Amino acid sequence: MEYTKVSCFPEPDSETNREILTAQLGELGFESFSETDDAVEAFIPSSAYREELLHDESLVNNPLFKVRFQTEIIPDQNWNEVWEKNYFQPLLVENRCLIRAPFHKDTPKAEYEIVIDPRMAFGTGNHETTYLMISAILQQDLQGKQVLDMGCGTGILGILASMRGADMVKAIDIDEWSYKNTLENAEINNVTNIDVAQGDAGLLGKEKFDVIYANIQRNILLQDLPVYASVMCKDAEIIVSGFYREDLPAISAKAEEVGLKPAGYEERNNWVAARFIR
Ligand SMILES: C[S@@+](CC[C@H](N)C(=O)[O-])C[C@H]1O[C@@H](n2cnc3c(N)ncnc32)[C@H](O)[C@@H]1O
Repeated sequence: MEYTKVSCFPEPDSETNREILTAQLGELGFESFSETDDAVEAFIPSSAYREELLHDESLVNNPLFKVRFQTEIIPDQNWNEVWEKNYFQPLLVENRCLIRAPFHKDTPKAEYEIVIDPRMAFGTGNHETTYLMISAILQQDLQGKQVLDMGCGTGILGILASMRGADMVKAIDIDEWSYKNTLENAEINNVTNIDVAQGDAGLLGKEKFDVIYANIQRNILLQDLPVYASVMCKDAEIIVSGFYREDLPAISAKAEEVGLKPAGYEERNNWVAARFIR
């Protein structure tokens, strides 16, 4: 399928404005999104694209920001090539975990090798937060643990947890594309102990977990941390990411309010992954 890519440059550019913009573009029928330093890139099948979409009230009359657009046709034939060239380079984390796409050849050998067919779902290791989460997972002892990967995206974190000895992984994502992509990536990597579901914190309640990963975003974490904490066994740990350094006090305050103790954090380009223990 041929896609139209619309690069959207919000002014002022902030995480909140990007989130609002992405939500509004989603309402208008854009199917998937990626981010660059100065733009949100939104993709829509060319058959569904009309220029009027960019004149929609919600975009042009937004009180919080102005937005400038640049469109580009992405031809049908080579989504893999587009990803390969623009977004997804093989990545070696901590010299231990290689993340590559099926189309990457001649990659270095590593202790863990995860093959991810990203298909527009978030999580190839190239984003700071995924990188931070992977680094944290590489330091954990996961033998025999029950793991929850909340907001699984490509499933990369749950897949690594399984490779590192987790007994069982539950992976949940609100987005259908991510749900399907996690199933595919689990299969590609011969990981058979991941139970994947589409939904949100509303799916939780029955099972308890020893380890939770939630690389989502500030507002969802603030909203859902009480539920995550309620499904943690005693001494279980949760690693949260998807927010900036300046949001850490709010996240920590919410975590402590629901009975979690701070256990350190790592930072990369102002993005944070923070650990809490129950
Ligand atoms: C930043 S990505 C993280 C993907 C992957 N876990 C990683 O670390 O690379 C966040 C994911 O959370 C999902 N998500 C957003 N809101 C959610 C919610 N309320 N519950 C579950 N998943 C959610 C998104 O669809 C997206 O795939």
